[in-house]
Amino acid sequence: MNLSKVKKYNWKKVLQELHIKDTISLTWSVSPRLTIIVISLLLLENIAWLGSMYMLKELVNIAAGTPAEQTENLRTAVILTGVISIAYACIKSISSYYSEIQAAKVNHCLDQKIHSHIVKLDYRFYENPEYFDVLKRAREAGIDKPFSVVSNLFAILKNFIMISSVGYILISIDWILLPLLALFVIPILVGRIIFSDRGFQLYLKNTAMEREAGYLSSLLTGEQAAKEIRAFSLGNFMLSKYSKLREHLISEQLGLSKQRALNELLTTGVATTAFFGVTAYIVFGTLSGNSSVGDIALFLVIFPQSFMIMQSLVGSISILYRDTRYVALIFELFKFRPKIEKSTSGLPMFNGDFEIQNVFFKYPNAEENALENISLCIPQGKIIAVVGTNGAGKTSLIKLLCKLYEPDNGNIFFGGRNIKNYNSSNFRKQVSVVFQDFVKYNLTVRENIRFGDLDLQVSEERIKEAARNAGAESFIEKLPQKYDTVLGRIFNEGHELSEGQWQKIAIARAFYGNSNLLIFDEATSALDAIAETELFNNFRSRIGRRSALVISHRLSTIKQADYIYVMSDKKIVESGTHEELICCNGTYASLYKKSYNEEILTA
Ligand SMILES: Nc1ncnc2c1ncn2[C@@H]1O[C@H](COP(=O)(O)OP(=O)(O)OP(=O)(O)O)[C@@H](O)[C@H]1O
Repeated sequence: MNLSKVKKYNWKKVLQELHIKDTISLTWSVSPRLTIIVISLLLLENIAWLGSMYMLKELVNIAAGTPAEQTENLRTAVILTGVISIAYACIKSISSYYSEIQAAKVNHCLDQKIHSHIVKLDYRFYENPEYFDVLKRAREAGIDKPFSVVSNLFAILKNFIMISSVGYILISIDWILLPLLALFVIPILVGRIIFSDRGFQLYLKNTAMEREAGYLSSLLTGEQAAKEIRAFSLGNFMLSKYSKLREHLISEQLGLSKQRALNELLTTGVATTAFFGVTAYIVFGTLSGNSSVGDIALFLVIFPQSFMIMQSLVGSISILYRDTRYVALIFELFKFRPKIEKSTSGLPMFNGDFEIQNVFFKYPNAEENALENISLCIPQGKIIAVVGTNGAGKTSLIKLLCKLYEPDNGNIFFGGRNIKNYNSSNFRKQVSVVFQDFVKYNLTVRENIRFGDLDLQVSEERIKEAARNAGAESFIEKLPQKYDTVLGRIFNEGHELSEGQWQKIAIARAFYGNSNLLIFDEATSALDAIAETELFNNFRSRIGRRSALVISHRLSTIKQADYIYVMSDKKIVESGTHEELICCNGTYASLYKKSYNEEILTA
């Protein structure tokens, strides 16, 4: 086996895994000009620092000289030392200012990349707990680690230049000094890298637990669960669960911190003792020799400074090592790729039937099918209803119709063409859906409705028409800023709506677009009986040329559908018009009777 080849390969692999090259090219791509400025300033800073060191030596030599020499040169030397020192301080400040700008830009760029990557990912990733772990780590690392990697790269560069610059002075005093200094700090570096590694492994191990604690914290502090937590007095239970997790996480963290502190104490203690030993040895040796006072002063300044630079170099290298590992977690997220679309062709705006043929579907991490052998047709312009018991598979069917998932077997056609062959985002414009758990955007009414299709030219009339069709116009007109009213309670000027009003806004959103199919998944569950009847009474004229798929447990709204499919236990068990299904006296008839009796009782 060729050993040099193995070594070469490993080195490359380590560099690849640390993503240093990626981070450097990212830094460069954000602003090449800024990168050049930052590097130039670092070089200038070093030159000024070296100049000030040299002038210090000259000053001490002049001060130790004869009075005649002193008067001649002292003034010039003091002025020069002052100018160089001021220049050094100024350059240092400017340099750190530009480094900060660059780091902020790199962070912003990476943050944008993370967010734009996430929104492109397929919905199926949200089935995967590993994805949530990677996402959490990437988002946490994205906050400051790229900044840290970049600034540490510069710090290493700076310290390296500094140590190379003063190295020759040390070597001129005694060649052994430089390797000795390196020897002192190597255990510190090794210790820090070992503990960086342990910290990183602990972080990876505890991500899922941190997420769980984060989830409990959001339940305890967030708005969504606030009502129930109080109504069921769940606060103490949740708090104790949360505290146990946090205590466990903190105790592991503190255990590691203790070991790390002991290690630091030992390695820096040994290094500092050795450093002082060498300093004493050299000073006594030099004093007995012929060195100038300037040389001794220079040694006394340079040697401790070199030790500090070495320590700082070691610190930067270990932080760089640690942070590149965290940055690698961001690149880990980028490995989750959206599914490559077979066809990227746009979708012509034409009318067509939706047809589902023998579809089977199982969720990515599920053991059982959610849908089995489903065949169903939604002809253009017709209202189709799907009814069934809880867990029958109705919402899963909708997810397939929205192309959020693909069937494992069977096909879905729109306008005679398999929807697999349509570009997903273009295809989704053909479908407007009101989910059971629709989103309440804490934004203006106008934005809430426009989200139905942001590509459409903004038209006040269109927004109002959608609101009218959803039965939302009358209450919107009474809001303080009408369509410009911010909804929800999150923001100061926000105006909270009732559940039914929110649902009407979600329905308006679905009406707003130019889609061919409207899907209502329990979309009217919060509407009062009058509002629901009003919506469905002239539903056909409201949907216009479009088709509609309505899922509802209130069968009185379903009976107006042109055709009804009944689902039970993942399958379609009956289909027909309301009258046909009632005549069959099967599942639908019994569901209808129960629903009818309940509606009479609750009316
Ligand atoms: N994300 C998921 N991962 C795994 N299984 C799921 C997921 N969502 C739903 N299921 C399962 O798929 C089956 C069908 O669920 P679905 O939500 O489609 O039912 P539904 O008919 O809409 O029920 P409901 O009337 O209660 O809304 C259920 O057994 C459910 O447990």
